[in-house]
Amino acid sequence: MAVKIAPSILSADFVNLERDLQRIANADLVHVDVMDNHFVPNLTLGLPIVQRIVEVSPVPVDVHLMIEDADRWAPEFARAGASSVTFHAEATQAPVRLARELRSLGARAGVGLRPASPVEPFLDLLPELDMVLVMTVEPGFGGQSFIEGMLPKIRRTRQAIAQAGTGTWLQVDGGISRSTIARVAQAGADVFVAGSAVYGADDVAAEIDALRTLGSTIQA
Ligand SMILES: O=C(CO)[C@@H](O)[C@H](O)COP(=O)(O)O
Repeated sequence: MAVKIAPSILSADFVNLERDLQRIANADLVHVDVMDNHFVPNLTLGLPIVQRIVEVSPVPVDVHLMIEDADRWAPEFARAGASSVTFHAEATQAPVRLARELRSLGARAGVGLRPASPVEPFLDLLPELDMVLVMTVEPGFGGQSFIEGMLPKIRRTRQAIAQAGTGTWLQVDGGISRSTIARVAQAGADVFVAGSAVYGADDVAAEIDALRTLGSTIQA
């Protein structure tokens, strides 16, 4: 299974965003956290900035919507050119309709789960989903420590994906670093979001390669 590293620009320098996007040109995706101060107690950026990121990013743009009313807004991010759009299970009324709409707009459709949200209601929906995001911290802020208790949820999700044969990506987000990525990969994740570990490193590109190697070694 090929692992993917998706640096989160939440830890980038927003005044030098284009420079910080170029610094992660060896990543597989760039993870863009959209927060509305309602779904989470933080406010980041919105559609116009995502549109510009799509234009200048050297890698595909993976949008993570931590916003209410995902049914209304998620398709706009697909129209803006995001390669994947993840909405939260807790913020949609109609996940299947929304996932189908995102796919029809040419984006990969992802569903995100807060740490306390069970994955089980979504396992029968895997054929409708390109990605499941298991949050490994409470969403809202970078730099938090990894919640070890999420490992069983990651394992159950990987088993269900294997059983369904859908090839759905299994993304993890929060507290991913050199010291956690190996056991998260072992549990079955294949897309790793990392903010502070990547942008806090002296050599950002080398950190991305190191994380990819650590994740891949365990999966081989
Ligand atoms: O969505 C979020 C936080 O809600 C993340 O994408 C963070 O940006 C990850 O940061 P680190 O835990 O890797 O520092």
